[in-house]
Amino acid sequence: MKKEYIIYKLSEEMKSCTKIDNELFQKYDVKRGLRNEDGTGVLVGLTKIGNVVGYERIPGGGLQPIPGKLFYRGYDVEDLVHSTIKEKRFGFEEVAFLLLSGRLPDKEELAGFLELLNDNMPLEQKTKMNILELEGSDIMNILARSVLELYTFDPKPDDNSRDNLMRQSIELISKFPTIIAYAYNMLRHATFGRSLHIRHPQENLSIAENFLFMLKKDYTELEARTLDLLLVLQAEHGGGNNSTFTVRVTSSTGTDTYSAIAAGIGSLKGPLHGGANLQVIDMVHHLKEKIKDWTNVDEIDTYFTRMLNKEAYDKTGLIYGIGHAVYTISDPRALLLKELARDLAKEKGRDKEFAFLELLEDRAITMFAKVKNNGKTVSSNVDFYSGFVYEMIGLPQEIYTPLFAMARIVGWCAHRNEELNFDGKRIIRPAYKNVLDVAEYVPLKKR
Ligand SMILES: CC(=O)SCCNC(=O)CCNC(=O)[C@H](O)C(C)(C)COP(=O)(O)OP(=O)(O)OC[C@H]1O[C@@H](n2cnc3c(N)ncnc32)[C@H](O)[C@@H]1OP(=O)(O)O
Ligand SMILES: O=C([O-])CC(=O)C(=O)O
Repeated sequence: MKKEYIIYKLSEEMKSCTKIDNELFQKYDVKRGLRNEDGTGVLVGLTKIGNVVGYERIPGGGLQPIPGKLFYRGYDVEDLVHSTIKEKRFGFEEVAFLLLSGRLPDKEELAGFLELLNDNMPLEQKTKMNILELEGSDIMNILARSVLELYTFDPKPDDNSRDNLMRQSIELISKFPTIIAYAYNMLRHATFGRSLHIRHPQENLSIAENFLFMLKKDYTELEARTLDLLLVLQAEHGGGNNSTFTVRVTSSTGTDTYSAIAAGIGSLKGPLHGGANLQVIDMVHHLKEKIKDWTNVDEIDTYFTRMLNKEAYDKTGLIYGIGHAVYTISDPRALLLKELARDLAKEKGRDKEFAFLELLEDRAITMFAKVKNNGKTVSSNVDFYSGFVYEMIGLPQEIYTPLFAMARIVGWCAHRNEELNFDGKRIIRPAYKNVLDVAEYVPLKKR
């Protein structure tokens, strides 16, 4: 049999063997997507790291949508962001210290921590050379492969003692920017025929500055501060987001740090999670072409209706950058990013595009309510404005999702460390109900 035919035949069988009647989920009270009947997440753990708030429970039953709130170790992220802006300093390193240790550093501790991060930014010569040799154009994939390779050069890769976990966390937070910058520069060289620059990280620079230096050498103060804020906003999102939960699930087996983090990277890459920042950019480029008049509400509404009905764009029925598993009225990160996007757009003369995006956001929410009519309150999420902000500070699309990973590595490490260190820890092992009858085995010669 021809290879293609075998694949075709097996794929035809897959159609029937993956089919599971929807009624069975209700019959066996299955929490699809680990969600309760009302859409809230099934409670599977306790954490002291992050708190994502999007609704209140009404006494006697039901949910009350409320404006979203996000807390890192008990501190409101809005306060962290606004104080960083007010004090005109970089905030990501402080947030990393906070998330890893549970408390805010004093001046001296922060300076020492910055130095430690800086010291760990360079890569082993071998890792560096391997990044240059890795084929492929997807930097999330290259990042995952490079993380797995770090295992090889770690003298104690499988040691899950507390000190070793903290050492590995700091090394990963430091090395992600270097890996991503080098991987992009190699991609630029191999795919776009540009000169290859591998710059060593510099001392006394923040992670955002060092990343921009390694990526493109010259950068403005505004670009570095904007990137820093994005890193702060994406550093952590509780234990239930898919990539962090993936890290916690894999960590609960006692596996090594690199395996758990590579799994998290794989999860974040998905278009419904961190990969949505790329989908939004692609969708907006599509809409810029399809919508003749960027101010015409009827034209936008008609197009969104077609998208929600799976008739237009990628025909998935989704509007990317909208909706969230927890947030209802608003995602606080999206609100902060929108402020940032508005200011940047003014400065860069891109107000018309910002106005279009703002109108798309408004109409997407309105049309979602009209077309889906499912009583669900949705808002824009962190991915709606992040791509536009990256674009305005001159960052290439290939690194949008890797930049999310560069921030979220902090949350992943904090959660892995918590998962491996709380007293009541247990391997995560839920159940699947089998819904297929027993079959009698037929020997090969009788089939
Ligand atoms: C960093 C992040 O991960 S933020 C999220 C980034 N992802 C995106 O922006 C992708 C678009 N959004 C989505 O796909 C979803 O809103 C998710 C994955 C974020 C959350 O999914 P869920 O929690 O399952 O959403 P929810 O329970 O609100 O879904 C209810 C219904 O609304 C639909 N829905 C939710 N969001 C959207 C959307 N953006 N466009 C169209 N339909 C949507 C769901 O498909 C579901 O419909 P169904 O009952 O007909 O299947
Ligand atoms: O919480 C979620 O499901 C997704 C999300 O916004 C994140 O991980 O930042």
